[in-house]
Amino acid sequence: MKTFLLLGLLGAYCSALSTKQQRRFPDDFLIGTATASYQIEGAWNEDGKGENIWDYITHNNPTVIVDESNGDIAADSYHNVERDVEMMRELGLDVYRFSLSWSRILPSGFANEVNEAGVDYYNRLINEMLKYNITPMISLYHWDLPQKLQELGGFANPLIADWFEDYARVVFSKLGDRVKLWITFNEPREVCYEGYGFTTKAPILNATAVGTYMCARNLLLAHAKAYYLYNNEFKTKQGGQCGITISVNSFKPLTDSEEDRAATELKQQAEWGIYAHPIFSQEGGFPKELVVRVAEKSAEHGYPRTRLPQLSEEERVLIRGTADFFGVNHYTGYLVSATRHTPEYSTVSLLSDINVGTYRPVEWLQSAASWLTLMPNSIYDVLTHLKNKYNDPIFYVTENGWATSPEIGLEDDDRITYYRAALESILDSLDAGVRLKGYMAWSLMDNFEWLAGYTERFGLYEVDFSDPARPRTPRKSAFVYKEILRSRVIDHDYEPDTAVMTIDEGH
Ligand SMILES: C[C@H]1O[C@@H](Oc2ccc([N+](=O)[O-])cc2)[C@H](O)[C@@H](O)[C@H]1O
Repeated sequence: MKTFLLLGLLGAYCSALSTKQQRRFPDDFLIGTATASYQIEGAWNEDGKGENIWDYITHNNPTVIVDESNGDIAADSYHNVERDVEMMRELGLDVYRFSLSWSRILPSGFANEVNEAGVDYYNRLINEMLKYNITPMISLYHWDLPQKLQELGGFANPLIADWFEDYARVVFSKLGDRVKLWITFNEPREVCYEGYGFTTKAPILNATAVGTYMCARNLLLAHAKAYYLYNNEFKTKQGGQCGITISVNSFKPLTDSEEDRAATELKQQAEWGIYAHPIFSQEGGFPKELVVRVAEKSAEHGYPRTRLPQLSEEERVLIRGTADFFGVNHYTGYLVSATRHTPEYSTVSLLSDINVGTYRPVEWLQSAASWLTLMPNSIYDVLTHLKNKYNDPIFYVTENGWATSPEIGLEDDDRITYYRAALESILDSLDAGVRLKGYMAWSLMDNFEWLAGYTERFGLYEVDFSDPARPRTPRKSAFVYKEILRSRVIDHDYEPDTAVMTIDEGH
């Protein structure tokens, strides 16, 4: 009797497993890859392009980059339009997300002078993609602010909202006839906290106590202006959609205690709620607990007013609801504790304001980037959490990926493990009713990984940065990703023949 029961259970388990293996991505679900201008384009001063904040930092302060490298040439995508699109065709991509270099289009940042050669590069890329039915998704801003605008304060200057609107108008007018998926900003947290409150992204202001919050307010207003511009002047004619991409890590309480749960909520508010809540919640505005906490901490440190600038009633209403979709960049997650944290912070910052600890169990697979581990089913956690919190918006996962060291070369088995797990989690999210329309792997090819330079590789294609031609070679993960795109299922037993990469019929 016992044996029968066991066999029955085993049978049910196997059939559940095989059903799971056969789950398909819907035909209209867009699967693709993502890149960003400064990380791949190179041609930093060619054809009229202006200087941006990464050009400035890497040229004037090279030691902040681990290998003292820069994006002057990067993957040289500016000179490789056809090869880049050929790789998209080899993989069979539905969608390719890339960003525009603001200073390639408007060299000074201001819209009085348009650099047509820069616009032409993007025209050539878009037209080549469309020839092969690859949908472009464009981020207007992925961290490379024109240096001239930085010299005027960048995102600390409230006028950034007007400058960004002017830039967006040029872009929508020039490219909007063919591009239907727009993202205003990539990852406000990394722009504002890392760039204005810390030292890990340009412009490295380290204006810890107040910079992050000033930037957050101005960036949200810039986003809202660009959204209304598209809605009011372009949407009817061009028929596209405009959203924003926020980096959302999964945060789970370390224990079931009330304190750890409260710490987790506060950590979420500080990391991504500060950007998501004003746009996606019904009430709008900054998250309430965070507002209270920053006010308390400001008073504690002798500031006569809170360091989180208030949104006026008019601004709260203006920003609320300004996204047709929620772009989620998701890579990893943490366990959060209220008590087990670094006891003293040397400066006042967003981190000391919230004062919580984060942990990762050693069992989680570690990548070549210290911040990136594989937290099981974290995409599902994040998407279902956001769905419930923000009234079921439409989502795209606009980035998700894995770092290997350069020495790994083409045999990137951990990347395959990561992508298979992530894509199972995506299918779980679709099964749970998340209105998720697409998924983009970071990245199509190796590129300049900000302060890590070329020491961390994220590409499905390896780029040889020692060769002036920057040849691209598919990694094993590229073959696996191609098979998932072709079959629309995840076969965990699939072993690719990596001898030759071909372009399949239809691409
Ligand atoms: C590797 C890519 O990283 C993206 O940025 C972040 C930022 C923060 C996290 N995080 O887990 O906290 C993950 C990824 C970035 O958008 C892209 O350009 C790449 O560098």
